[in-house]
Amino acid sequence: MIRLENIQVGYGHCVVAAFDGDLAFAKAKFISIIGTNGSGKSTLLRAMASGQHLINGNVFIENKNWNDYTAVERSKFISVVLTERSFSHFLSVRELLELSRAPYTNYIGKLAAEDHEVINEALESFDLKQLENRKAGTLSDGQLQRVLIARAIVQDTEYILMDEPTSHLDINHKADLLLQLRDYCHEHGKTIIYATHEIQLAMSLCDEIVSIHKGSIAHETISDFVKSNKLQEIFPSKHVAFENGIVQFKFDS
Ligand SMILES: Nc1ncnc2c1ncn2[C@@H]1O[C@H](COP(=O)(O)OP(=O)(O)OP(=O)(O)O)[C@@H](O)[C@H]1O
Repeated sequence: MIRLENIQVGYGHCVVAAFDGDLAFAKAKFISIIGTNGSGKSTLLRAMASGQHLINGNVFIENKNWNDYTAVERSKFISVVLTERSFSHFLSVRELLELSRAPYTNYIGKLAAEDHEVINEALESFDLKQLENRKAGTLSDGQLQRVLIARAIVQDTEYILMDEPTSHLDINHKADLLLQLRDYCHEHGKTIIYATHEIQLAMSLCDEIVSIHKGSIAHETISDFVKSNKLQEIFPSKHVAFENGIVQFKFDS
């Protein structure tokens, strides 16, 4: 379990978002983080991933303070899919996935048969087989997004944190991929926590939701959140209405 205790996240002394008490994320859950632009979704994800931007409070993984884990231990617990293109663009797709098996390889980094099997499965299930020899730097934004998600799955961690993982995907790939990730969580006992602006997909597919509004973080099941009718308050607009978590656009013709 990831437990955040009395956290305040932000920059310097400026708190962007906070929660008094314990925020706990159990195993086998598909969880979205929502909020308006600049509300603190990415900042919260970074605080969970590395303690970066954690102004106050503590992050515990399996009841042990995150600061007390070694780098290798950390890389077996949490993988991260961020929005930056922070990797070598000259690596092929397969090589990128191979590197993410590093926590499990021996001291010379030699991949075992099991590692190749995990990589082949990911290439297959994320529809990347035909791209495996392409240099990462030559991929479209949407193709790259699928590669980076596959890379996190190959890392095989208990928790995966993702920042807007479907922002570059077409509507088919968005729906397929989110469904695939939800099933992955439930079938493998893993937890994915992802920031998103895809409210309706989050309402339809997630087990739980973290919402950030006016600096306060809340954590609820999707059904409690939908019943509470908070969406209208979080996203006030005369052109957008929410009915049971379904987004409706209203424009005068
Ligand atoms: N490096 C930084 N230094 C100072 N303030 C920052 C920095 N990065 C982000 N911020 C500010 O922190 C706040 C939260 O930013 P964050 O990126 O976490 O929001 P977000 O909810 O992920 O937004 P979006 O939906 O637009 O991606 C914003 O007001 C932003 O301007």
